[in-house]
Amino acid sequence: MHFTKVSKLNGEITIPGDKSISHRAIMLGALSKGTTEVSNFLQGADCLSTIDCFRRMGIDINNTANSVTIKGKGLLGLTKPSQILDVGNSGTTTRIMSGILAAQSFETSLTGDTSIQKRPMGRIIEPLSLMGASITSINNNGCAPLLIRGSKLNGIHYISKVASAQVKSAILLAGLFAEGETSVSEPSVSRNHTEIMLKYFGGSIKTLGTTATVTPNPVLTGQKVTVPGDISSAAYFIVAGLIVPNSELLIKNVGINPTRDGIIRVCQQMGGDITLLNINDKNGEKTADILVKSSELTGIEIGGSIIPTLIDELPIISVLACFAKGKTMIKDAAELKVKESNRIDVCVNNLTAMNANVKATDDGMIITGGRSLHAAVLDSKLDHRIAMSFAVAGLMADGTTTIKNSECVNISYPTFYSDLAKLHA
Ligand SMILES: O=C(O)C1=C[C@@H](OP(=O)(O)O)[C@@H](O)[C@H](O)C1
Ligand SMILES: C=C(OP(=O)(O)O)C(=O)O
Repeated sequence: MHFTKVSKLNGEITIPGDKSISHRAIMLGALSKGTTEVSNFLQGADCLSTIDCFRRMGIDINNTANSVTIKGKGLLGLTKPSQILDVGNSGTTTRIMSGILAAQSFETSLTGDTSIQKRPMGRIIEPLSLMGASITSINNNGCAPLLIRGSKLNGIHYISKVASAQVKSAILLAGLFAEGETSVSEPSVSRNHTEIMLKYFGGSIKTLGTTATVTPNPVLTGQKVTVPGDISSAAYFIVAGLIVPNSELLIKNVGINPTRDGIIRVCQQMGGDITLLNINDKNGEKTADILVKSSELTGIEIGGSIIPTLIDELPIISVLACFAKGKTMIKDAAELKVKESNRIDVCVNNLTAMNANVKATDDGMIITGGRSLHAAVLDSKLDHRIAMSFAVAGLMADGTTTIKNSECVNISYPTFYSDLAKLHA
């Protein structure tokens, strides 16, 4: 794909459904009794991988354009898949589903694409093994493919070294099947969609500070779920609206759960003109329309407990920082190295190729704003967040920016390029 400088962005956009919430709706729908109807489900490749895995375990899932119906079979209703489960590019599917598989009375193997086969799974293998499951990394490297031998689990109190909703959710979902309560404490609070949705489906779960505790053996009942727009997808438009001069964008129906809203807080702290309108609630998840206007920005330090609330937005925040006065320091974000790509290295290399002043650190980046960006030929490294972040950078660079392997936006936002183009038509 090619991108050139634009003079302004204007208009309204409705963001597709949240990826994290869409995954969880399939999983909890499958484990519930009765029918779950999901509207505004994200039709991205990652969520389609989750659907495919649960269909292979005997769950009837009907996916029409904007609504997904899941005929749940209750906590003990899954059946052994006849083949290895393919999670595609989805870390969320791999880790959270492993928590469910760890408790089944059958053995499962799962694998995914080359990126998934490099992502660390020790972080779920360790706690699920402590609960009594047997999980083997088939190539003995701590990554997928995984062989999961389910068994009777015991509840644990686990202190996680990383603030990761995937780790937390894997353990909590395994805890549904365990003997006794299961709790997870994390260094700071990660996204809490599993906790919110589990409660909505009838589960018993409590949160106290950074610890979530689940009671086993609930009767979960199918529900109607309306998925809010994904704030991680909205982030590209929030940033584009702030940095492209003369812009005004209304980004509609976005999930603003406080465990996900770090991008809004950071943009406002940098001086961004952002207004939340029409604040609402969708099955326990807060939503709003976001009005963004071009703004003069100042660099800030971003670190500590805000990091898990904007982890997937750090690539686009690195682009934003190029247009802020002074220095922006991103720290405590070493997790970026183990996403679909090493997002610290890829952002620093791409921004440097565009003439930005940026330096990688062990756990983040330091970006000094003020230099104008030049077009470059960039590779997404098959990472959707990188492709979308540098498409936005391309709107502010002199010349024509080319993004190779740009089709990977399909993972989380299949209509991204056409939605972006509408705003500068
Ligand atoms: O639970 C989830 O839905 C997700 C959690 C985050 O990963 P970690 O749990 O590894 O931080 C995030 O990066 C990912 O895109 C989705
Ligand atoms: C890291 C991401 O997803 P996952 O871990 O599910 O692959 C992402 O969407 O940026």
